[in-house]
Amino acid sequence: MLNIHELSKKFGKKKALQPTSLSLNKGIVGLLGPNGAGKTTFLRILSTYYEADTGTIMFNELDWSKDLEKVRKHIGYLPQHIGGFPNLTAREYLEYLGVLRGLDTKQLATDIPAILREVNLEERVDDRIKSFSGGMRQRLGIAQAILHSPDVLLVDEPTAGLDPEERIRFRNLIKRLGKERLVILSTHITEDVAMTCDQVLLMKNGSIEQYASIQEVTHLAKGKVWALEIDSTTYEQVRQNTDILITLTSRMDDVVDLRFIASDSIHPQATPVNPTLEEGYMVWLNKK
Ligand SMILES: Nc1ncnc2c1ncn2[C@@H]1O[C@H](COP(=O)(O)OP(=O)(O)OP(=O)(O)O)[C@@H](O)[C@H]1O
Repeated sequence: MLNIHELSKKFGKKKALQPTSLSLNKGIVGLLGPNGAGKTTFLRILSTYYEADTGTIMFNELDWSKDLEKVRKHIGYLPQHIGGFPNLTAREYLEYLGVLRGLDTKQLATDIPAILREVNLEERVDDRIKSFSGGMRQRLGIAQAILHSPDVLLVDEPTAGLDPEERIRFRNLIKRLGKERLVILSTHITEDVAMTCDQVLLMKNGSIEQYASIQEVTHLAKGKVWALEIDSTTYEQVRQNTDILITLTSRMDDVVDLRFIASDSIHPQATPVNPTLEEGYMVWLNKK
């Protein structure tokens, strides 16, 4: 169990992480927030890359302020942008990082092919990284993050820039990895969370709120989401209404289907519909 108590960090006057306390168990936790919310800062503190200004982090008996070297053995981290080494092969890259982390070289020789199999790169083991697609690089990034079998895996914005097929493949990989450990998946894409996560941390302006399930976030928009079919002239009028937030439109000839968030129906033909995670998140983001 990961226990975080009153953790905070500032950059100058900017409070990148407001005092945060939470407990997380095994499973996949989505860390969902807009750009600049503080997600990377939070993950970097957990990864030991940054030191927090205040607060404590404990994983079972391990204490971030006392046992840094031991903590690092239990943490795997895939940063938002992983560095170069385009001329190394997948195997050489993992060998190199494994040696740097003090792993046993004989053990690495058996573990590396198994890990590359786990991330579906077994056929590319001796190919140079420069020949890899974006999705393959991200999967190799996961391979390096799990090289030392960590109990906690931190993954920062992994699906940005991936094509739809790679995105699905990546999500499936994360789902598998989350069966045995705690995975914290930072993203601003609600679909990543909807498809993979058990729990959700919503983050904005450095503050984190913990939700025990996707349904809890979805519930935030209950009774506030409406569907409406109108002609395009009426749509142009509805679009000007600043009391509503349009979440989806589709247009066929002169007919516009839309979904919107509003505290009441605003149009006699609007019907209430069940919200999505995205709509729950939108309601939360727009909360004063
Ligand atoms: N090293 C730093 N020095 C100064 N300010 C920083 C530093 N790192 C982050 N910040 C600021 O802290 C805030 C949170 O940034 P952070 O990168 O953690 O957010 P994020 O949610 O990960 O955003 P993104 O999705 O754009 O990466 C931002 O206002 C950012 O400008």
